[in-house]
Amino acid sequence: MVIKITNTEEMRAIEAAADEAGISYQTMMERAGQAAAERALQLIEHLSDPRVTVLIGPGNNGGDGLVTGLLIKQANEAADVRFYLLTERPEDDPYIPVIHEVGLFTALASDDGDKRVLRNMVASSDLVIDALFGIGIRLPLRDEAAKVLRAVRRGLLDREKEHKEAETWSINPAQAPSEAGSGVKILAIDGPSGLDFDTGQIDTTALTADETVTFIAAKYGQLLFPGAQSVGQLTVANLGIPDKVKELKSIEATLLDAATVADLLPARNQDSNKGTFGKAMIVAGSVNYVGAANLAARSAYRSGVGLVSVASARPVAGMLAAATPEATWVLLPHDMGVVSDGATDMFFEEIGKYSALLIGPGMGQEDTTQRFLFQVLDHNRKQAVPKRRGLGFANLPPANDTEDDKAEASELPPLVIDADGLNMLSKEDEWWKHLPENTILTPHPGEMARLTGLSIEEVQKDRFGIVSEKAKEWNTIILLKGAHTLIAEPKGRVTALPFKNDALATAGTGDVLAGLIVGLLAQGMAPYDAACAGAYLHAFAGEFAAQALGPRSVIASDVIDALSSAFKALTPA
Ligand SMILES: NC(=O)C1=CN([C@@H]2O[C@H](COP(=O)(O)OP(=O)(O)OC[C@H]3O[C@@H](n4cnc5c(N)ncnc54)[C@H](OP(=O)(O)O)[C@@H]3O)[C@@H](O)[C@H]2O)[C@@H](O)CC1
Ligand SMILES: Nc1ncnc2c1ncn2[C@@H]1O[C@H](COP(=O)(O)OP(=O)(O)O)[C@@H](O)[C@H]1O
Ligand SMILES: [K+]
Repeated sequence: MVIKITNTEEMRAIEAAADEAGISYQTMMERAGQAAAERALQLIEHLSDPRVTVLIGPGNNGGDGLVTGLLIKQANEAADVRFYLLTERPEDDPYIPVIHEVGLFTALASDDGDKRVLRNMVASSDLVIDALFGIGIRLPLRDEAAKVLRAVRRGLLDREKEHKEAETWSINPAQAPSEAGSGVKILAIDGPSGLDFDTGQIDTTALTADETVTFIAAKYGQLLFPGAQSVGQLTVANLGIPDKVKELKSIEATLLDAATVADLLPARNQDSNKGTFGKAMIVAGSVNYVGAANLAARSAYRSGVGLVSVASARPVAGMLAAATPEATWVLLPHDMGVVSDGATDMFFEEIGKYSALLIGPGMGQEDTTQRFLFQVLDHNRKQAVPKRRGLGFANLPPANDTEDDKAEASELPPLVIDADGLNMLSKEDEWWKHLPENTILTPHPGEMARLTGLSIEEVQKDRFGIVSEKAKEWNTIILLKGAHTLIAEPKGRVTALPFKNDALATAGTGDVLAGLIVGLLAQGMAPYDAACAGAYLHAFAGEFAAQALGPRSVIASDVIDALSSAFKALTPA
């Protein structure tokens, strides 16, 4: 299943087309309620008599909530399901009579002036389902809606306080008996009410959901901050909308999923040797930033590439060689530990043997390094250079290579530019004119700000718009890092990652990402696919590392160590 990302206008058009194709609005609502109920039942399955409060709004989001509540009760007779209505439902609502028939408790906000009933309902709940507003909202929230959400927050605080008072002290908080099963969960239908589904802006009274179940497609606002912070874990239920609905099919923005990444990864041939899986060259490191090259090289190796070489100033290689025994080295001429003029010639003697190239991590931004970068980018690719051997620690004969003098054909292999490489680009006017086709740039928001001349806030506010526009303007692949990393290419495709994980917000994880991408590129993946798969596996590894170590303590090396778990989970033996 390919998961699309839409704005609300596109979603309305898809709904109408699905209705036209024979899936009525009511059918969609019932399937939406079914999907939300499935998640809700999982959230309460450990409780013997769970109490569930469903907040119901006036529109279809409220309708989804009514179906959800009814289905929870149907599936779990022991559940105490009660509804809190912001306003009277429309006269023709088909679900209200059923709720009365089944005898479930309902309260109406206008009968609950001080919202004490609501506060008590929430304070005694194990699960609160937020079905007040979905994509039909127009901010700001009106008074009564804001009052209801504030009362819910007070109810949640009451619950927390009661729990704290009941607490038992223990030297290990995880062992305190009252900790187990204490928290009330919040499940948002389509998103926390108060979220702007197009921009990610969110009303200050909105609840912070543990989980959101959304329908047919993800919405931009669920992936943009600050709103994304309150969305929690996102599930997308496609509601059986057929692929032929062209309003859905034509959407170019997608949310990447594990199955898609697994399909992208190159197959592994058993009858192989290290030459089979490509060779990655990493130009990285300088005396002040030694570790970057190491992280990138180790990460590249974990991607399954046959060989990784690091080209770096000689003293850097000297410091790192023992830490990455698998890497081979190309020792570039240097001045005080920074590559010097002359490095370019040596680079071109070597590069013909490699199937992918990464330039940038930890290189510094000295003038000579900048010259080196642009000479590499501007190299006359037809120019032959005389062959010379004996560089580096390993005088590497290309494994199983029948044409071992590829140095003659010194065309650049597929290229990734990261970190200082990007910073050096941004110092030059119209730098994008120097890039070979299909180059992958991997800026974080700060580097993107430098490349675009915008502020970081401007970049973050319109991540999708800016990354798509610049990929076209610069005719290159851009991977914009951060929570919900985006990858865009000139032809209009844009892919978002589902991950937001503060465990990755630690120095060096960017080098790990760049190494992983160049490793995949070297194995022959198409550049856009390598960027997407690399970003996914990197963030997925971050999830494994966070699970094992807790997000606070994860460091970049842990992400490298967790890469094998990520690969194994995607492609089980
Ligand atoms: N997309 C899909 O495929 C599917 C969509 N489905 C579901 O439909 C949902 C969209 O439903 P929807 O269009 O009825 O809008 P909804 O979010 O319920 O809100 C509208 C109500 O809110 C009110 N209201 C608005 N702003 C307000 C404010 N600031 N403060 C206070 N009130 C405000 C507004 O009042 P009005 O402005 O009309 O006076 C109106 O009454 C969608 O999110 C999903 O859950 C599924 O059933 C199936 C598949
Ligand atoms: N909160 C977050 N959620 C998901 N991914 C994150 C988050 N913070 C950082 N990352 C990821 O971690 C990496 C950080 O890279 P970068 O900022 O270049 O760090 P460094 O230069 O120190 O290596 C990127 O892949 C980025 O997408
Ligand atoms: K909602």
